[in-house]
Amino acid sequence: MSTTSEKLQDGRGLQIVSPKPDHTFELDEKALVALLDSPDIRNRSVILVSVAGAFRKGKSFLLDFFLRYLHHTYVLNLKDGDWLGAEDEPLQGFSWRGGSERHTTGLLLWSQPFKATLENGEEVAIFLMDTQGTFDSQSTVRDNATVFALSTMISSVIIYNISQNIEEDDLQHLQLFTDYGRVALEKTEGKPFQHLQFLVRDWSVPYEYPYGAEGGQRLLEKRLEVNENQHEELKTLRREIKSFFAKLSCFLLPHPGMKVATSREFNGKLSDIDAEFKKQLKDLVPMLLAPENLKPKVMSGEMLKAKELFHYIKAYMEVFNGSELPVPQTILEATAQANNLSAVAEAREVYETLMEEAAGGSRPYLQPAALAREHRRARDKALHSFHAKKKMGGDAKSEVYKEQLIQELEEYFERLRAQNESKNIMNMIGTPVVFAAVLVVGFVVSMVADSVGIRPLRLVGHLLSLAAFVMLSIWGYSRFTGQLRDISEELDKIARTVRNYIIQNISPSGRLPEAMSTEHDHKKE
Ligand SMILES: Nc1nc2c(ncn2[C@@H]2O[C@H](COP(=O)(O)OP(=O)(O)OP(=O)(O)O)[C@@H](O)[C@H]2O)c(=O)[nH]1
Ligand SMILES: [Mg+2]
Repeated sequence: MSTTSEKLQDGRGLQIVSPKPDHTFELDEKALVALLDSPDIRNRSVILVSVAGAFRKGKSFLLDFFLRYLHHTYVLNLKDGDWLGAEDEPLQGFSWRGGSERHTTGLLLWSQPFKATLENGEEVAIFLMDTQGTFDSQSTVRDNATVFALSTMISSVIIYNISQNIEEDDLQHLQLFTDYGRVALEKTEGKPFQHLQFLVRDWSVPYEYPYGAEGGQRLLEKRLEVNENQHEELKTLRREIKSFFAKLSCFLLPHPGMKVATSREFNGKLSDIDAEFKKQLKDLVPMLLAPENLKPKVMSGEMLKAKELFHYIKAYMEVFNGSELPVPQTILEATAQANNLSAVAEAREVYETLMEEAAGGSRPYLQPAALAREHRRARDKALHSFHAKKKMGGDAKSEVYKEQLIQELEEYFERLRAQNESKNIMNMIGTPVVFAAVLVVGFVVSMVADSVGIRPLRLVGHLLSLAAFVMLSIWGYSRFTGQLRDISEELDKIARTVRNYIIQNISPSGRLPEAMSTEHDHKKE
């Protein structure tokens, strides 16, 4: 009779999602459709078990024992409990290896789903999924969050594979990644995800909490306990994790022995693995995969069929590869961003306060040069306030925020400048005064020319008066009716040009007459 491994060689880890160099992920739609839409699978309810967590912690290795159990139980239909295999058989299935460099990338589904019928008659297909380890040196936080979140979203059970203990950072990463999945899901009623199975590898204090599910459950309860004395941050973390999953459980697995962990020659054969590890595996695997323990994947209250799973994965991949999701950040990045944003807000306030004092809505008109001086002074003070505030993330990061601040201040200044201009009496009454003056001058010129008999000059005077009268009438019409606004703006420009010409060439001081300006005496200058 052939060994379990030989039978398993018919199947392989099918790469359905691959990371691309630009840190997006590519879905192999063809492979996925071929797997999920095959005639004997497509109408079965999905059981999808995946293992996720940090890289190099024995995820793929563990899944290969799952494969042995599934093959024994659902292909060979044996219920003798003797599924671990022969003592000298190499461990095969999902590719695993020793060493310190990452191995699995993207997401892989076992190419041969296992068919089973539940006690209630429900026909199911069991899928195993191997995932890219988090926190290798090539993946960004977003990559890690994408792999973890996508696995969580499509799995009926996600195994969170952690090493030695449940530490606070394990919980923080879990919160970050699953929250990313929750945001991607958008709307859900009740808890967004199904079953999270913590799996603590190399558990070394069985005298405190014994190996297995019961010790694990006690450890998990201890770690997720919320009490009054805890800091709000710790409480929120725990409440959120509990609110994300319909079921939380934990299993403590012992160290598999030094050959497994340190030998280059180790090929997975049982004889090299510690007895206690094998004993606990025999509890863990049926606990997740025995017929009576299988729970189909539920989406929007309905059991998910294999043919439908494809559409979910495709839709989720589009969300993760799109630009609508917030980009999950490292703690340093998030802190640096918060520091810089608050420094920008403070600096902006400094600027606004100073400029409101100088040229705010209730202040009189200020000459443009004086306003620009006020702007420079307030901007320098604001930038000084920005630099003085302590910020994490270094100069390169704060430079970006400084540029953003400067731009915001310039925009604010532009608004103030427009407001200031509207306060200039000359602007309000300048145009009719100029045209009326031109009309009068034209009239006087024509009178004088008439009396001394210079006919061409008389004509010029008349034309000047007539033109001024027409322009004044159009301008007045536009102002009262609100029509012909483009023309009235052009007339304002002409009047301004004439006014400036007079001020520069005819007025003895080259300045506006006092009565025409309300520039206030600027004491701070
Ligand atoms: N200490 C320890 N080592 C283990 C355990 N299980 C497997 N290993 C060893 O860990 C190494 C990595 O195993 P893999 O299954 O390839 O690890 P992985 O988590 O899939 O790694 P990546 O694919 O890189 O994310 C192998 O040398 C295994 O022999 C365990 O429970 N404890
Ligand atoms: Mg792996």
